[in-house]
Amino acid sequence: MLRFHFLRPSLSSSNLFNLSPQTLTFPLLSISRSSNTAFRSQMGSYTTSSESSKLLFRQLFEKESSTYTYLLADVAHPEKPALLVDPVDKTVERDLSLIKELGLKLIYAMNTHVHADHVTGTGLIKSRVPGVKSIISKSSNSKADLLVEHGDKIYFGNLFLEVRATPGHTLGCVTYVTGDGSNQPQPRMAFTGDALLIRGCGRTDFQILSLPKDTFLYPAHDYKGFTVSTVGEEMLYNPRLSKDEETFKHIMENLNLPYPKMIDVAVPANMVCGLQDLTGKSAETMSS
Ligand SMILES: N[C@@H](CCC(=O)N[C@@H](CSS)C(=O)NCC(=O)O)C(=O)O
Repeated sequence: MLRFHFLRPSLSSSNLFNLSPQTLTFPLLSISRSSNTAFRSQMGSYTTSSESSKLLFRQLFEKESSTYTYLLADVAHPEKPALLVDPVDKTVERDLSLIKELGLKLIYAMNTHVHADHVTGTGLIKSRVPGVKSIISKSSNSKADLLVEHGDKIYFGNLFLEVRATPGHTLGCVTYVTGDGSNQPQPRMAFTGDALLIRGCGRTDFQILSLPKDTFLYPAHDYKGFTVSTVGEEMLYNPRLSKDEETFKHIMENLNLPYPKMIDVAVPANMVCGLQDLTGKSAETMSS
């Protein structure tokens, strides 16, 4: 039986702006490397200190919008449950073929936010793979099967992602962070959407930087060929986030980014998973 559940703390996304970085700091577990299950991704090495979970991880790219889609699965679980973060409509067939080849069971297609530069693949995936649930944040005011909030946990097998509200780029932006625990990947991994890009950002409230310094950062886009960074690296070298607040504001107010080419098509489509609601049901809110 696959399980998903929330541990929903009293924290709500509306009061997150008042939190100090300390409030959101998560201690790094000390682990014995010698007894760990080790597995290697394309970019880094992750370990768990138990045999009960094992992460399969793939970073996938859509070149027209320079979007990264992430595939994660627990391959120690008999059903190999998997999820996709930020799938793009144009690459759905590629992603589903890979999932089939790897023998995974896709259970979630989720977005970090309502994208403005591409149409999400979540609706298309739901039409292709029965049983897949779409996920987006409640604060995005969009439709999906499951609407998540800050502090929620999304389980796939014995692994899980925590939901962190990281508004700024859009009001409903969330970052999905791998769990904290001996059977969860170490170092942790954060899927930041457009809140935090490598050496850039799509506007952020800085909360991501309160994660442990060795947390891997996986953004929704990269326009220069970077694939991954870490919290520590961005704190040192991100030309925007390493500055004081006033300088940061000045930089962001003067970016003069061009109007995203697809925004007028993408935003309305992405408010409904990229397709009209396939089940005819309106979005349900997961409850604890
Ligand atoms: N030219 C692209 C859009 C590029 C862009 O504006 N990217 C966004 C994230 S996707 S909406 C962004 O915030 N970039 C920040 C940065 O510093 O680049 C298009 O037309 O689609």
